[in-house]
Amino acid sequence: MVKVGIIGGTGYTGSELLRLLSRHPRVTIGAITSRAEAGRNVADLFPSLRGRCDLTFTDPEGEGVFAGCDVVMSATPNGIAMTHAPRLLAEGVRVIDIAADFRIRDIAVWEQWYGMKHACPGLVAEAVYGLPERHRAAIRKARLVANPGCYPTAVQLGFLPLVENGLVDLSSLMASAVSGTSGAGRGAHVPMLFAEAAESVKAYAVGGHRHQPEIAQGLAQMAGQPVEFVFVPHLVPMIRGIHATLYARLKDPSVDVQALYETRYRDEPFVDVLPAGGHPETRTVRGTNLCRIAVHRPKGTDKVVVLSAIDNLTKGASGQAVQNLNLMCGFAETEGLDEIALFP
Ligand SMILES: NC(=O)C1=CN([C@@H]2O[C@H](COP(=O)(O)OP(=O)(O)OC[C@H]3O[C@@H](n4cnc5c(N)ncnc54)[C@H](OP(=O)(O)O)[C@@H]3O)[C@@H](O)[C@H]2O)C=CC1
Ligand SMILES: CC(=O)N[C@@H](CCC(=O)OP(=O)(O)O)C(=O)O
Repeated sequence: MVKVGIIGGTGYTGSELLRLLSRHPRVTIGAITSRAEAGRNVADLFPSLRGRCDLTFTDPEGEGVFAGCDVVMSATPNGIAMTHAPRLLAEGVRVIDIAADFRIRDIAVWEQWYGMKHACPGLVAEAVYGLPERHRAAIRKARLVANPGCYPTAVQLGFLPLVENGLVDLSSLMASAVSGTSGAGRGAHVPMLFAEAAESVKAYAVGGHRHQPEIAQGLAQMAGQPVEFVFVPHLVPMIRGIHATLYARLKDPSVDVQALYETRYRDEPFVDVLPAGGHPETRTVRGTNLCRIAVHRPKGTDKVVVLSAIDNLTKGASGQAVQNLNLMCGFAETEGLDEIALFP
């Protein structure tokens, strides 16, 4: 058994980690933190875990909180994991950060987008970007994993086969994506109130979202050269889910994109390429670690359109973090992640 500590157990990604790890056959949860709820029983706060999780929240700054833990997963706002990671790594504990502290290689770019000074820039180069479909071998050996953002997971998996194989014009990459409100976390924000978000759809951060540099970095690495990438996120009135629509110009419009995607993802346990003409729906991935993808060729154009759907809290955050944990610990990659989405 591997003992896992969680920093930030009362948020949406922390509670999703609890849901997944409470039924993971190879994991025990050694500690779960919350400053606001320290001392309170987990199942009192999350009744869905009654009978499945007998833990009490502890303060993250308490003495020996993570004693005996092999891995600590940080499900905290941006800028917190970087204050814990150096000490944990020095104690021999491996770290998975669900926030963005270690995702962007260029420290100046990170500091510009996240509006703070990086506390341990020296560790960023060591961190492995936790997208298993690209970096599986490195994740297995990593001490520090930077779990990808939610939109970056949906968009990068959608573009990956085209960009890795040099099949698209790298100045033509665009993505428009919609997210449910759980993407904004569990804190109280007026735009996420039911009366504000229900019965309405809006774009936001059109001039620049902090996931743009993360996605551009990943696509450039796949391509081996810089890319021009436009990203427009939208908020839609649902709780979980991201649906991304991606656009690119094909260098050779005769390429069989359906066969390309089926071949690239044939052995990937968490990427499902739908039959030609398919339309992935967020409800078919809800609560699962799956990314469902469909590829389309709009008639009379040289463009390709890719549709990519994930659950932002599962493949977009905590499920992918558990997938990375499985790789780091030498477990089957799918261990504890075999959920089927609820229907209807
Ligand atoms: N929601 C999503 O869909 C996704 C979120 N992410 C990222 O995951 C991270 C967590 O997101 P989410 O769960 O939505 O956030 P929430 O706001 O819902 O939860 C944040 C958690 O962090 C704890 N926390 C806050 N400040 C500190 C601190 N200074 N020290 C220790 N713990 C702290 C909080 O508990 P307390 O204050 O009681 O200590 C709480 O448990 C964020 O960085 C987010 O960007 C990534 C992908 C998807
Ligand atoms: C709907 C919504 O507000 N979504 C969030 C996504 C945040 C997230 O998950 O991203 P990081 O882990 O990179 O912070 C947003 O656009 O800021």
